[in-house]
Amino acid sequence: MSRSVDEHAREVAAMISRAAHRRAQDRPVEQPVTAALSGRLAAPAVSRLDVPGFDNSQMDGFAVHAADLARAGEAPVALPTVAHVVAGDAAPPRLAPGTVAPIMTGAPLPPGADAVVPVERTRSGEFGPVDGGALVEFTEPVASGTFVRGRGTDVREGEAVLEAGAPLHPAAVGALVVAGIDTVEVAPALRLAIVATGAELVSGAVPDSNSRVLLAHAHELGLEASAHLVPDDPGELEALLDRLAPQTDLIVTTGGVSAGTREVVRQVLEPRPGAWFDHVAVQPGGPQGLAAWHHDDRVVPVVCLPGNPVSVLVSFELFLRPPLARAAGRIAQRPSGTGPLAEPLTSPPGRLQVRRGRLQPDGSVSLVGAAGSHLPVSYARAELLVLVPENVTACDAGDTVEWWRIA
Ligand SMILES: Nc1nc2c(c(=O)[nH]1)N[C@H]1C(S)=C(S)[C@@H](COP(=O)(O)OP(=O)(O)OC[C@H]3O[C@@H](n4cnc5c(N)ncnc54)[C@H](O)[C@@H]3O)O[C@H]1N2
Ligand code: MOO
Repeated sequence: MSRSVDEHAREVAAMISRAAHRRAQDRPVEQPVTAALSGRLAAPAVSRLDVPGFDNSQMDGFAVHAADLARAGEAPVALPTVAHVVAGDAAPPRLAPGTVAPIMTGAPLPPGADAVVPVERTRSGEFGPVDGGALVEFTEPVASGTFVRGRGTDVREGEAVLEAGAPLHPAAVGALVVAGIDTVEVAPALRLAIVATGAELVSGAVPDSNSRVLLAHAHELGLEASAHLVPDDPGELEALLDRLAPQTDLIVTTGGVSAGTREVVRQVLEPRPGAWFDHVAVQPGGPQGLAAWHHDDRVVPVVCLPGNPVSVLVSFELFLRPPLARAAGRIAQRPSGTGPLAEPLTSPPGRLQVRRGRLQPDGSVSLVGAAGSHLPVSYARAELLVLVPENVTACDAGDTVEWWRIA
């Protein structure tokens, strides 16, 4: 009995979540904010500043005492200007009642002023001379606080900008910089070890592309990763797993899990307690395995992917990418959608079929390459994974399919 895609995804996610939780107990890494572009905060990041740091104008216009314009709706009120204030100016002098200051967006609000009137809402719609001594006519009252960005309205000095566990995405980096924070404590990233297996890879008869694919995915998620290669020799694989275990949180193998005479991953791991090797109801990526490698006091989860290059790519998207992205503080879900197929297809019964496709300008989904799991070039030319549910064995052109955007 094969296992469903959802059940396998849940099992893998649970293993990775446990590994991430355990890794998070390790000592945090202090990093300059500008280098902390992935992962999660290990401790709250406390603001060193009020943000904004001072009351300032939201508009190009005139800083006013709102009370001076209380009757401007009845008849225009003309008020004299003082010298203008621009962004970057030091704190301006107090604004005397009955005067207004030309002020630019982001400039500090003169003490005493409590509102800003945008230049286009004055009678002339223009600034006129900006060094003071001009008269500006106002035709509407303004409420106190209008277009004023108050000091500390985003965050206060001493308040947490982001809590422990917050993902370090681009907006987080911006928030930390604006709050005057130079370095942050980052939860240590998961350390992956990728193990490719197969005599044909060691001899060079077949290039080991799977390791490169998995390394690139890991690096894109900001995870630490190393790649290793072993022949179909159980002793060599066991020795490698022993060497990796002390400094690894998750091992991902490729190859050696199907029904042949040299399935080194299965041979070594299937007899271990708690190991699971079977088929998942998906094509490609059917043969899968899960195990744990015990070494001294460490137990390292092992996710075993099949060897075919497209099976590795699809398995990564279905089972590994979502929980790894979550652990790394990245968006776990690929953008997805539905569209009509541009051409018919057939699909094996009882299995989710994952095809490669492209989105056409009219929103329809065309297929790229055939269904085979030995076509990594077709995969790289595609921008979508096209998901055909397990209860569907044939689709016509025009039938609606779900897609995930992968590029
Ligand atoms: N009798 C059966 N045979 C097969 C079954 C089955 O159920 N019964 N399943 C097929 C499916 S589906 C898949 S997928 C593969 C999985 O096989 P393995 O995981 O044992 O992978 P290998 O035999 O080691 O390699 C398969 C294929 O992929 C190439 N390969 C392997 N590693 C890499 C790498 N790192 N980089 C690039 N290419 C790699 C390898 O040379 C083989 O061509 O089993 C089917 N057979
Ligand atoms: O499932 Mo295999 O992964 O079809 O090629």
